[in-house]
Amino acid sequence: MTPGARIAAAIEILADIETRHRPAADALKDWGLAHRFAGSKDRAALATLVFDALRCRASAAWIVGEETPRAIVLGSLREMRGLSADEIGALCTGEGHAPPPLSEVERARLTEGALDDAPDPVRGDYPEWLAPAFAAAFGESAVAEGRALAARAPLDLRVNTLKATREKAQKALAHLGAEPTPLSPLGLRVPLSEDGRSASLAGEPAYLKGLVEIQDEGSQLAALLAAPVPGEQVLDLCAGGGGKTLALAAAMDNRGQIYATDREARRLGPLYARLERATTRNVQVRNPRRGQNVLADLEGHCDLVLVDAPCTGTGTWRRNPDAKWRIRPGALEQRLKEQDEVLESAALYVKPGGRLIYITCSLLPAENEERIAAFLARYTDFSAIGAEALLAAAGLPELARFAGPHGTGLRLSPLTSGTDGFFIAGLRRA
Ligand SMILES: C[S@@+](CC[C@H](N)C(=O)[O-])C[C@H]1O[C@@H](n2cnc3c(N)ncnc32)[C@H](O)[C@@H]1O
Repeated sequence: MTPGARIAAAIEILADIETRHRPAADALKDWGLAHRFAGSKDRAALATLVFDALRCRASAAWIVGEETPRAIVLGSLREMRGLSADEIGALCTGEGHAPPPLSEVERARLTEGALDDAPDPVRGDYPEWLAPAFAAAFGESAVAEGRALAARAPLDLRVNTLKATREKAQKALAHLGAEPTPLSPLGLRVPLSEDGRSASLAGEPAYLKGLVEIQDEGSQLAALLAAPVPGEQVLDLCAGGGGKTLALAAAMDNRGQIYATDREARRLGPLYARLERATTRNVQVRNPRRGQNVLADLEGHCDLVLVDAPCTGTGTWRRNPDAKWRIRPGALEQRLKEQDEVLESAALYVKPGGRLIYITCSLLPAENEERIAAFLARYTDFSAIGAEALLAAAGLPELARFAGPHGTGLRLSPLTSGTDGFFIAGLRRA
């Protein structure tokens, strides 16, 4: 495909996403099935074009002065790639499969369009209805935080200390340019290619042999802050695909016991192969069974209960840019309810003196500090573990600057920590 044909295809795919309200990944997959002539390089380039357009959907449309898929893709070429109007015009020749040439208005806007007078949600590329929540969360940094969430994310890996040191894993992945991450002692960061593509690990021996797992640095830090001690009894209540479970198991050096469960059995599916690849031996998967309480024996039994709660995922917009435009107020309400429920259920399994660690990949105070405050108001036998104490237990005192500004817990974000957005709070039962 020519570069122009790729842009035309990206406009077509974005139109599909917008008119049929479907996830970007599904629209890209369907396009690939319907256009089998397109090779893997074309498909990867198209995915980057579409995701880039979604990252800066609001600002790109503002620049061009229209909300059409064409305007958004053209505007994103300027916003994300720094292309000039002439360079964009050279791609839109109208010949072959390239998009029709730029109109005079489009050319003028791509030359002169600016965001100076745009409202904050446009400048920060977040949904307008979330503007009050962003303002409450970040104050004057709301736009800057939004822009950082609209950037591309690097590929982060966690070194599996059951199998390798960071030095050994870095050596094995040196050809990908892997470098230690600045905050997590276990992290390696693989830079994106110039056109925004992530390296594939599918054929990498270091990955296939379990030396590394794909895990954002923020997620690594969240698991480290749970500070599991080898030998402890740990319940990972929202284990899902097991990103945190695997990190906890390695931190415990395969000693003690982790019980991994989830409300939805199908979400636990990928965990089995991952546990095997990582040579994890201290994890028992407790699959939910209808009408049966598979955790009855753990009531009041656990030193640590990890709640990696269901949330809106506002912190992961760098990796899922279509999610920010798909989320609706009703979904937020639903998540708040689920968060209260899951915290309530977690409390049951914490033994006296034990800890409950609450994690979200959201940056909205309603899902974070406010849920913890609501829980503490109801459960008077629990108290907050201060950020300093959490960091001391994890051996990460240098992260004190990430103590959250709205109450208990720590907050990470692309702007402040260069990671996905995370909230981590610790509670102790009397
Ligand atoms: C953020 S995801 C977990 C991600 C996972 N821990 C990881 O690190 O890969 C949240 C999970 O919580 C599960 N969940 C939601 N409500 C729950 C509940 N009441 N009890 C247990 N799991 C629940 C969801 O099915 C989902 O898999």
